[in-house]
Amino acid sequence: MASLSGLCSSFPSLKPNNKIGAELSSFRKDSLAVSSRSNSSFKHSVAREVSADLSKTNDVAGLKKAKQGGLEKDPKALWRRYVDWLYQHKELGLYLDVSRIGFSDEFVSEMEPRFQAAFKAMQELERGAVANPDEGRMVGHYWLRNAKLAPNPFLQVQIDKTLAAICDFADSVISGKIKPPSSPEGRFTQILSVGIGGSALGPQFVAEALAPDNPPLKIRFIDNTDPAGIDHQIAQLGPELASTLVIVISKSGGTPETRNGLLEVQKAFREAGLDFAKQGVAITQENSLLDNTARIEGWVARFPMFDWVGGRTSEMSAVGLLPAALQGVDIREMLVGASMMDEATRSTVLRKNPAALLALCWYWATDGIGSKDMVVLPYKDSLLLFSRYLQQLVMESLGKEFDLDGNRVNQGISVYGNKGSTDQHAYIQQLREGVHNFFVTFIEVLRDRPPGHDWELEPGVTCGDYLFGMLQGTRSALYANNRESITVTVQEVTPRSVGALIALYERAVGIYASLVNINAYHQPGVEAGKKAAGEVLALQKRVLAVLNEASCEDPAESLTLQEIADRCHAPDDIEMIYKIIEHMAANDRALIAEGDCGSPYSLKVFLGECNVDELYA
Ligand SMILES: O=P(O)(O)OC[C@H]1O[C@H](O)[C@H](O)[C@@H](O)[C@@H]1O
Repeated sequence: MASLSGLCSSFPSLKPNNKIGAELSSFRKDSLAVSSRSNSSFKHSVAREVSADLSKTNDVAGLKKAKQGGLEKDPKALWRRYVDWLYQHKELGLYLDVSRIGFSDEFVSEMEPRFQAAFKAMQELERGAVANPDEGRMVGHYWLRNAKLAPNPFLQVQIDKTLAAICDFADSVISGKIKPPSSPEGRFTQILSVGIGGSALGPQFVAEALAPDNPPLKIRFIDNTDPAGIDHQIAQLGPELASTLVIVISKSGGTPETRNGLLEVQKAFREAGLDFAKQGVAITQENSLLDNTARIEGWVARFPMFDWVGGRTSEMSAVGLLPAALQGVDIREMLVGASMMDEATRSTVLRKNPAALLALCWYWATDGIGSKDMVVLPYKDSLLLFSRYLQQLVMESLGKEFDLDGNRVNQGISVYGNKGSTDQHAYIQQLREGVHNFFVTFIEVLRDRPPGHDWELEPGVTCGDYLFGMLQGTRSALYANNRESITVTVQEVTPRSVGALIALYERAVGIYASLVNINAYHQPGVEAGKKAAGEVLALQKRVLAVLNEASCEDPAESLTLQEIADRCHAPDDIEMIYKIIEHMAANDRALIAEGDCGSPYSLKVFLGECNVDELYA
């Protein structure tokens, strides 16, 4: 293996690694500028400042002009750029390399006023401003990792008490002090989490990243209203259903998919002769439908969610902390990592603020209008779900139709990715040579295996060396073809580094949202989908009523689709009515006529008689 000095000689100005350390550390003193916390006004007025500024700097053409210069390719200049812009949080061991994003110095200085406005808005947010104006809510996920920041003693107490309750409950379950009424193991061995969106993605990411090989309780998820998926999870539990703690998570307490999952699981408990209440835990807003159900039915425990914590930023609330603690994850370390990163991302000096640096790169790479996708590539199996987690955090925060001033902007940044080097064998071909509609974020984990477990599969080379080489090789190959990338480096995957990563991206999304003047903390578009789903179900009920009536009148009579649509008073919904009947027929949903009139009316037969081709023959 080439000696380190040999490696260093390729960079003429560097000596062996103590020099590298000195070189790198000399430029990045970690003295954080204590930002003067001016009593700036509401976020809205700050937003107006920003939006007033938009005309000057939201000039995509200007960005494009700056990009015409192409990317720096001289190795010495690139190394200098790497050193100049490398962000290091030495205590966390987290580094951020933005050198392979081609922003110009002019762009950085042009954006400075908007960053200062964003920092101001963020300070207001942390002080308890209504930073989610569309829902009239504060935004307080940062307070979860440092309760003293919360704007009043009541909230501070709530945060501290909830954390203590989570730790106590998890300890009691793991120790067997709290146990199921009738289980062969005499203790809880499984967690079945029922929740969706932010009530699932964070817990799923953290379970994949941090759960030990043999956790005290093994977690599985029902995060959809797919009957087969629910059946699969319950079947896999088998008799261990008796040793399963069911955690039902829903901030609103009314999400249909979660409610359906709960009802299906409660049915399974009944069929197994088990008392669900003795194994049920609810995590939801106080007095929500779910909270009241859990209270009235006497479930084992209930933990609060706060209206000032959004689903996609709830991993540091009971939503993420309870499942993690039950798996033996050190949740206080997660909170420490997040808190340390929060402190770093309060800096008002762009180069000292890793979240601001990310936002700068996102704006440059996507022209501030989401013109390119964010491909997230952790080169570590345990971080596989990080991109799915970021899909919600980034896209549900930034994917907005209107900005804070009511302009239609259709903002957003699309996120996808799985893990490296696996994805190199799937779609990196297109990234390297195909349509240039993305930038990559590599997540690098320096520690390959726990100490003492390394093994050379060939002289001087380990599996981890290959993984390292694949990451670096892909980064270089993409950059050689003018594909930009960011690299976030952590020493290893630990509760602290995972907490820091979550906090880094939560803040980056918030800062970026200020740069593009949108509310990152509501999700109006989701309501539209929920409403439309409700309308389909309402139409289905009308179709059933019409078919039941028909089968009562004359079981032999078959109605045409148009006749059904007309009887449903929904002549324009003929296609949806066809699809409703198609779905019901595929599930052998025979119609049982109301009361005792008529015989069961088989939709299969009905569907056979309304073949689309015949309808329009
Ligand atoms: O936690 P719940 O209230 O059940 O909401 C679950 C999810 O529902 C919607 O999709 C929201 O857009 C998400 O932000 C939320 O995480």
